[in-house]
Amino acid sequence: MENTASIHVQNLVKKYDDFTAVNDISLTVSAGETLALLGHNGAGKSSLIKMLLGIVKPTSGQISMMGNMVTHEKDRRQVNLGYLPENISLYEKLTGKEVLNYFAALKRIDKAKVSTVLTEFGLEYAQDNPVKSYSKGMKQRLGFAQAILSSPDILLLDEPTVGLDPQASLFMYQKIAELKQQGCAIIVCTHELAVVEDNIDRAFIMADGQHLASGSLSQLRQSTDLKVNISGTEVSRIIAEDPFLNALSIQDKLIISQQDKPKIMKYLTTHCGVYNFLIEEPDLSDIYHHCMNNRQQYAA
Ligand SMILES: Nc1ncnc2c1ncn2[C@@H]1O[C@H](COP(=O)(O)OP(=O)(O)OP(=O)(O)O)[C@@H](O)[C@H]1O
Repeated sequence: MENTASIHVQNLVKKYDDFTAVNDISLTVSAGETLALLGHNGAGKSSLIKMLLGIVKPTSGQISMMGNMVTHEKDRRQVNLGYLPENISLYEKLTGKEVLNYFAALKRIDKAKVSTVLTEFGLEYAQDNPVKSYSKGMKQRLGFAQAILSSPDILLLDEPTVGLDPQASLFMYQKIAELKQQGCAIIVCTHELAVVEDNIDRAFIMADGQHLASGSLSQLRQSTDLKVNISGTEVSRIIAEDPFLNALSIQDKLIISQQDKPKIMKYLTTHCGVYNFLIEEPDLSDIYHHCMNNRQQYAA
């Protein structure tokens, strides 16, 4: 399997006895790209992440990282990979600094990096306090700091912002953007669709272990062909007057397909002289629910 993507997964299957948790999944994530892994509870996301980490052995299929197959543990050890688990359990009695020093020693990273990262993550002031005295947000920052301590080429994040306030969540995604700039390939597993939407390059939606849809937001809009709404006072007036637009409207809104959007926009501006309108595109949440509600069609 020749592929230079940072993460390349091909026809991956995981069966737990007779139950197929991950069913023929193929995906790639390039350097400097962020992919959101989305799916319902039990869709198979964690199983997929655990196979990438080498915690769970695939039933079949292939995984390559940084251009090399990672079938064996020794191959995986060559990969500079960071991981933030969903419920990170840190050593509560240790101080924040001691926790990071521990991980630095484990990964053979210079201790000087620990001070830099503590400052970068705004934890310098609490570095000598035990982790048990940290708030949820501080613990999550520390967990994230641990994951990026080695300046990883690949970063796997499982629910990085769950339970965080909007500012703390923003901070996390700012850090993700910085890592992306540095060429890190990132997979974010999340249920927080509104939060993740503006912070990813592509989404990969799965259900019952299978791939449903994937791509950038614009590609997903095209492939699902969810309707676009166009409204505005002038649009409402024109709808009432124009039999062609009337045919596309529901009350005072034009409801059109993605494919028809350029044509209709041109018609509105050049033929009707309407420039003041509001376009409502389907968001990631609309696309996700559409795929889940029609999963038979998409999994086929
Ligand atoms: N060790 C295991 N043995 C048997 N079944 C398992 C095991 N681990 C996971 N499963 C099953 O595999 C399916 C996928 O689970 P997984 O944890 O990968 O889903 P998920 O998408 O991460 O879910 P969530 O969003 O709830 O974390 C579930 O039905 C789960 O019960």
